[in-house]
Amino acid sequence: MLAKPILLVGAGALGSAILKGMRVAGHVAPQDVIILDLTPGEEAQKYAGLGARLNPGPEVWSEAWTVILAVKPQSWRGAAQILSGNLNTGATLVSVMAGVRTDDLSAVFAPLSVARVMPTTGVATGKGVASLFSGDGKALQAASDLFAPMASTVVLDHEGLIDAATAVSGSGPAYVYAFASALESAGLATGLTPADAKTLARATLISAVNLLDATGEEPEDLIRKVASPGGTTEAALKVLRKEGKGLDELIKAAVLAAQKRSQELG
Ligand SMILES: NC(=O)C1=CN([C@@H]2O[C@H](COP(=O)(O)OP(=O)(O)OC[C@H]3O[C@@H](n4cnc5c(N)ncnc54)[C@H](OP(=O)(O)O)[C@@H]3O)[C@@H](O)[C@H]2O)C=CC1
Ligand SMILES: O=C(O)[C@@H]1CCC=N1
Repeated sequence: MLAKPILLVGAGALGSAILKGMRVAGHVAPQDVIILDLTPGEEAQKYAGLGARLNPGPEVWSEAWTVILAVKPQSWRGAAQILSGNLNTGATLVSVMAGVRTDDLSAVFAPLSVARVMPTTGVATGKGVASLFSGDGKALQAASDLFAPMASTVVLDHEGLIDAATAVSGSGPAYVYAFASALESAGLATGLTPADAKTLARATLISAVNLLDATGEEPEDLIRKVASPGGTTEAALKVLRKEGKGLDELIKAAVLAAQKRSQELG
């Protein structure tokens, strides 16, 4: 059972996605949410209109049994200073920040139990992805109760793997959007109108992903079903999968760069 109320600290891009996801999944009522944000955006305001408490005084923060820390890794110590001494000592802290280690969080927030989660912004639709880690069973359960209704969850065996999950999954949606943007630009180069290039690039991406999901087939098998021998797809794949210089190498280099950055952020 998810312990409520929930205190969300930081309602930016990800915090807002989490708010939307809780609204879509319906497992947390707005009345059970307390939001702290320096410049609350549209979703935080909407939540306030639905009954959430927005930027109340410190006397309210200690009501929360689950605290989500969703500020930038660079600003968490400042946020912690403001929060410290005003939280319920029996609460669970769920950090969604890249890079910031459990030991550092515990050193500041003890005796709160700590879990780390690496979600995607896709939680906003109730269909995100979230990688979970905690050495504390109660905190891991809290993180799972919070995210499982709005994400496919993976429990990681050790904390170091959060950097890997961040590189593959947390940052991953941006790689997909970069591909969508590149396909649209390439469509313009073929002579399509901007409107048609946009529609065809997006709809093709979405329908291909739907098929991957619906069939459960391996990507390589699906590629074989598109690429006729001696056909157009094969011509494109020769460029896309050029030995030593193709998409596989590029994606691997990108993911390793993200993993390294995640390791540095702590
Ligand atoms: N965006 C993503 O896809 C993902 C992000 N993450 C992690 O989530 C965290 C947030 O990222 P993101 O949402 O993109 O960043 P944003 O900058 O969009 O959101 C952070 C929010 O926190 C607010 N904030 C800063 N300090 C405080 C404070 N002391 N008290 C209350 N609110 C505060 C900021 O306000 P202001 O703007 O006024 O400073 C801002 O609205 C990061 O740690 C990131 O690593 C993890 C997975 C995915
Ligand atoms: O770019 C970032 O640092 C954050 C973490 C994963 C996605 N966004």
